[in-house]
Amino acid sequence: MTSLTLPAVAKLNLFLHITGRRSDGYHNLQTLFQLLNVGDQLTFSLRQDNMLTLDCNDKALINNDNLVLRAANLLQQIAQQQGITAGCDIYLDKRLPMGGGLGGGSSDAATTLLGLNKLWQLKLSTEKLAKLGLQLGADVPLFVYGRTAFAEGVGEQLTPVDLATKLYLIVTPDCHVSTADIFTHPELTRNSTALTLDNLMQSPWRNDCQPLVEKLQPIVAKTLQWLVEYAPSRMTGTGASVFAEFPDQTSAQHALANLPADWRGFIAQGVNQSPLLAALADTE
Ligand SMILES: C[C@@](CO)(OP(=O)(O)O)[C@H](O)COP(=O)(O)OP(=O)(O)OC[C@H]1O[C@@H](n2ccc(N)nc2=O)[C@H](O)[C@@H]1O
Ligand SMILES: Nc1ncnc2c1ncn2[C@@H]1O[C@H](COP(=O)(O)OP(=O)(O)O)[C@@H](O)[C@H]1O
Repeated sequence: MTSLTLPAVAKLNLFLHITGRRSDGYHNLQTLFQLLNVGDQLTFSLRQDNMLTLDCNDKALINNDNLVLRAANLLQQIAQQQGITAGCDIYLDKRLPMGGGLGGGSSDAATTLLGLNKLWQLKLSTEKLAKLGLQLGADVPLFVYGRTAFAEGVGEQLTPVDLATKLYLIVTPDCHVSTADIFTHPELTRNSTALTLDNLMQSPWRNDCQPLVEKLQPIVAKTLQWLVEYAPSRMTGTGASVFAEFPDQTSAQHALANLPADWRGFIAQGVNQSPLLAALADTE
């Protein structure tokens, strides 16, 4: 095999409850990660030398801080310890809004770890790849395992759950929310009562970051006010994207058609298993 094309799907946080702050400043949280069927796409082309290159439809993303290159570098160090010398030309087709709480960068990193593990025939376990991924971001293990899941800790303790798959309209307001700024803000709710797996589905769901982000970025509150007229709506992650859950295509399309002209939105279906797992299995 000399080349591989794989998806890197988005996620929603159907709820996000912050249950405490750790001594290292990170926060313990509980969240329900819903994987979606929409995302970026990556193509990996094997190189015999040890060069790693990145090309992308968004030229601003071609730099060494890109999580794709960071993931590739991390994995290449392990490959070299195994005596394997190989490189890769990587093309990232960026389709997801960035910095919007949809996890696109983390998902790109996970797809890179899994894709290069296959292309370089490293045979690393999913557990090992998830551990490596956690060094790159709290959401990377979710995308490595590729299962819709209830998560605890900083988001790395994952319990897969099968949810009724719904349609979502996702709208990304034109503003920037820094994850670090939200987690260091004095007004953030940090004392939510922990749920258990048993009472997960019965308990009311919220996003503890949402009131703060609505206050700091009024455009987020305005977008939610618009969306909630169509269906129950919430913010994902630390924002700024918001989503509404619809029972069918027709009602989701109706809301999308009425989206103000200068707003960005798309429809996606919830999936219990990432299309990445099926795409990788197809290469066996
Ligand atoms: C909170 C979530 C929920 O999905 O938000 P989104 O990024 O999706 O919006 C994620 O876990 C975020 O993951 P990620 O964006 O990878 O965050 P990281 O790079 O690991 O951390 C960025 C910064 O956020 C803070 N942080 C992050 C996660 C966490 N559980 N507690 C924290 O306090 C830390 O200050 C850290 O320096
Ligand atoms: N491959 C990538 N795709 C998107 N963003 C990336 C990537 N690599 C690094 N980044 C950086 O990570 C930030 C957060 O990206 P993203 O995962 O899209 O958002 P979020 O963590 O809010 O879900 C971006 O603003 C960008 O600076």
